[in-house]
Amino acid sequence: MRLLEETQSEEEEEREETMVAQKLGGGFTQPMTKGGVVVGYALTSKKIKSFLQPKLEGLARNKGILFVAIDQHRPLSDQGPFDIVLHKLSGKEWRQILEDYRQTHPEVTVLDPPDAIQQVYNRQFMLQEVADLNLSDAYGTVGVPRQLVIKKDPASIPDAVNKAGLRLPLVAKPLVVDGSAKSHELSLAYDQYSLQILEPPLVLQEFVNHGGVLFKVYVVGEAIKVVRRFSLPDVSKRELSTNAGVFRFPRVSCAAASADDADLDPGIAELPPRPLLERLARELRRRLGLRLFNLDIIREHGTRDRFYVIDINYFPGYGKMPEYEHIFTDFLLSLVQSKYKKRVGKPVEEPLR
Ligand SMILES: O=P(O)(O)O[C@@H]1[C@@H](OP(=O)(O)O)[C@H](OP(=O)(O)O)[C@H](O)[C@H](OP(=O)(O)O)[C@H]1OP(=O)(O)O
Ligand SMILES: Nc1ncnc2c1ncn2[C@@H]1O[C@H](COP(=O)(O)OP(=O)(O)O)[C@@H](O)[C@H]1O
Ligand SMILES: [Mg+2]
Ligand SMILES: [Mg+2]
Repeated sequence: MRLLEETQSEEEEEREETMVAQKLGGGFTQPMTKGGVVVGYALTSKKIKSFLQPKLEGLARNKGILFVAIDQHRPLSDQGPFDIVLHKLSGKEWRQILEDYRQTHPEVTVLDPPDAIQQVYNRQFMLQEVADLNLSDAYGTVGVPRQLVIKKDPASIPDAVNKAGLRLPLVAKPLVVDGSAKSHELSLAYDQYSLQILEPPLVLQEFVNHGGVLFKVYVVGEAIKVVRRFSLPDVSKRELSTNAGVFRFPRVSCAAASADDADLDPGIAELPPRPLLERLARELRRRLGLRLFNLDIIREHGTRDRFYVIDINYFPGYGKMPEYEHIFTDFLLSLVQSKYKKRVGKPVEEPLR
């Protein structure tokens, strides 16, 4: 039995939604709670609008997945029961609530574990796993730009930059990523003295010329999807020697317009090799303990295969990822499937948290 084809009538849909068995990709029938897979979500209204689009909810319903809003102010145990909890809300208290819920409800998959997410909310630690990975193979190398953390005294910046031997220009990024607009207010500095006007805590990162194009690699469990976006233009040696000061720059890469159809130099626009990205995503998924994230990756201009990861985002704007509704619903089903396999004693590749 193939459950819930997209073309079936509403009547059939309703009837099947109340069934207690669902056949999943692996070819076995899996008992489920009445009503299918229940996914509780705790998201901001902005996120609900961009992520829970009608096309996602519609396809999910057809596949037996039901999204249910979580009330942050009521005990989680009184809500649901959920098979999966999706969340992206800030606050220490909320983190604790989720952590407690994970302990008391090991049968529920909480995406992702709050502790694991914390690492990518701090730019001092965000790229650490990429650096430790030291990925280099026949397809290319993947590193991170050199960076320096300034916790307090802005007057110490010129000296600290000199001592660390960082090369200008530098990108100044707020240390903590907390979902606020301020945490995305970045600046480009042509000289280290001007950086004294910025407010720590921040990270100073070497700017890497990359031809004005970046790649966003969206990860949803084992699936990855890569898109091109516009980025900051290169800074020439001449510009560097004639310019001074720090310049705020807008969120270029967040623009809805993708660079996919633009007439670009193929050496700049060519997507990074798929096997390299697959390996990078697989390793990061494991090392970070996250299943929902994306990375901003750039190719050093003038090279074919030297890449830098500059940003990692937890539960990014999946609504902008092509075919996200198919990828996401398949992923949700695969979670329930592997949990069932685990229950009946079959080995699973990755332990579920
Ligand atoms: O809102 P969107 O769709 O632009 O998504 C934002 C992401 O855009 P992207 O998918 O990478 O293009 C965005 O990615 P960038 O940091 O801009 O690369 C962040 O993940 C942002 O979350 P937060 O403000 O850091 O908590 C994301 O914001 P939230 O939707 O999580 O609020
Ligand atoms: N080290 C870098 N070299 C070149 N460009 C960078 C670098 N860091 C950031 N950028 C540019 O700035 C943008 C925003 O930086 P990012 O670290 O992704 O912050 P955010 O979390 O706000 O997206 C990037 O998408 C890219 O265009
Ligand atoms: Mg970014
Ligand atoms: Mg980011």
